[in-house]
Amino acid sequence: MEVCYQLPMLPLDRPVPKHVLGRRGAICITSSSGLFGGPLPRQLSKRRGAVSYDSSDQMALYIRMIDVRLRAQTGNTSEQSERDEWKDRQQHTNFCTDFRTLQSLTDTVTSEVELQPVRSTLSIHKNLQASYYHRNDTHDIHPTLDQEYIKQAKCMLQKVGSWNFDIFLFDQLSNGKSLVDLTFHLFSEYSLIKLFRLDVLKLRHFLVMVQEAYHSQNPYHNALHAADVTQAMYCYLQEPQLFESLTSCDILLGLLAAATHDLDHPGVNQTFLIKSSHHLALLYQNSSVLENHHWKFAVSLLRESGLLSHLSSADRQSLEERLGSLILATDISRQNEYLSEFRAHLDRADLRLNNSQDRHFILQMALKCADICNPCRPWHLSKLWSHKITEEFFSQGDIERRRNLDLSILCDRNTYTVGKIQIGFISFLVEPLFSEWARFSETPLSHIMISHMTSNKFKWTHPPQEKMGETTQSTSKTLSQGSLGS
Ligand SMILES: Nc1ncnc2c1ncn2[C@@H]1O[C@@H]2COP(=O)(O)O[C@H]2[C@H]1O
Repeated sequence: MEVCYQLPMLPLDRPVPKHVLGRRGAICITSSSGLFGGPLPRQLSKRRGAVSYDSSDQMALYIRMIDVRLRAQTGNTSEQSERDEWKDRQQHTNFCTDFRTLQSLTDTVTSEVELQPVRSTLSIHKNLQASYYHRNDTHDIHPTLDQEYIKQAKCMLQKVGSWNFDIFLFDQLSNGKSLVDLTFHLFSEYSLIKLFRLDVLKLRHFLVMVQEAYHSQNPYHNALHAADVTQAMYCYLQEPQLFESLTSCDILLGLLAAATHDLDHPGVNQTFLIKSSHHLALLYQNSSVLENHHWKFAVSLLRESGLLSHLSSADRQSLEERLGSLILATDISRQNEYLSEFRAHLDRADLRLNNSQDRHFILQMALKCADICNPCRPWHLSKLWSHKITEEFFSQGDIERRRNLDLSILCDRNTYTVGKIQIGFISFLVEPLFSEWARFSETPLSHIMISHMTSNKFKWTHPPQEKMGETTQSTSKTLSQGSLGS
């Protein structure tokens, strides 16, 4: 039974206060025994997240249960260890609230409840239906905590342009809805709602669908990564060269692409999809399989939400195509292609940002940087991402081992370590990209990113006790061949 406490009794003849109505869908009943000692009335006993407040259900007014979907905090054992690290980190944060208190309260809550699987791995295309309309959109931990969390989340958004922005903390404060809250905020910040005459309800519906289409059980490729990429993209859009030349349409596309660029990622890479004869590999003929899927999925959500339905079909089509071209650029196996073109432009100094094609190319490069910028974040954030991606690689390796498939590169937990993977990744993919970006955008932000990247690499290269062996060389060789993620 997941009951934790009761709301104060409310007189039945008065309208339900707004703060209670706002919690529609937050009530979870998973057992047939009730709060009141006896069994719950039948109409309430099986309605997980669906208790309504009309007069026939008045009893619901007296019940408040904790929503178990504290997604940033539930999960598997690795998330458990991350939570320990998280707590550790809280002690060093200079954030203005004593978040440790909130943290310990929510930990108590999660330990009492049963963990709910959200969606199984490789469940591409599933669960896209009506449930989105009835999701719990509120912060359901405690009325007072709700307010504290919301206040702190709002406070954090004032610094959304900071490269030190802690997306993990923001995700906790927004109850696992960082992608929705952050993207909505950025749309407002740029007045995109007004400029494109967007319906705010459709926008919110679209963003909730986007958030939900990410697999929360993936250690790395989940909505939090998308939120992180969106925040990084915002930082790049704010860079003087881009800010002065980008149109509202470029900005709209940049943010949309960042938020949707890994939609419905199954937590395994393209190589796995090909060797396991996944239908998407067949559909996209083994070429940018995941990126094509992310794009098409994004288009389907745009259409389902009707967010752009008021635009002409030509405009809609052009937006969808440009969105595709941005998302496809994130295919890491094509990194060298993009990088060579970027380098050539910089050598010739011929990028003209009043030209729409050049602006689009720069948006592609910005999204590519945002996608793999985690080694350029401050160490405490970067390290968390490194552990997350390694966990995802290794779980893919475990699946391959169980299925007697050849182990994909970097996915063998008996051969690689987090540090070795990071050194190779930074040396062969991140450094080359960010050094070109810094040539294009010689700003304090570029300087900060390169400086974090250098010091993070140094930390991985000089771990307190780890001996660096031959594996490092083989990792480096693999990464230099651009085989990551493909
Ligand atoms: N910190 C990291 N360490 C190693 N690989 C990474 C890291 N961050 C991102 N990647 C890889 O970069 C790839 C970018 O494209 P994908 O999201 O398909 O898959 C991503 C991972 O394979």
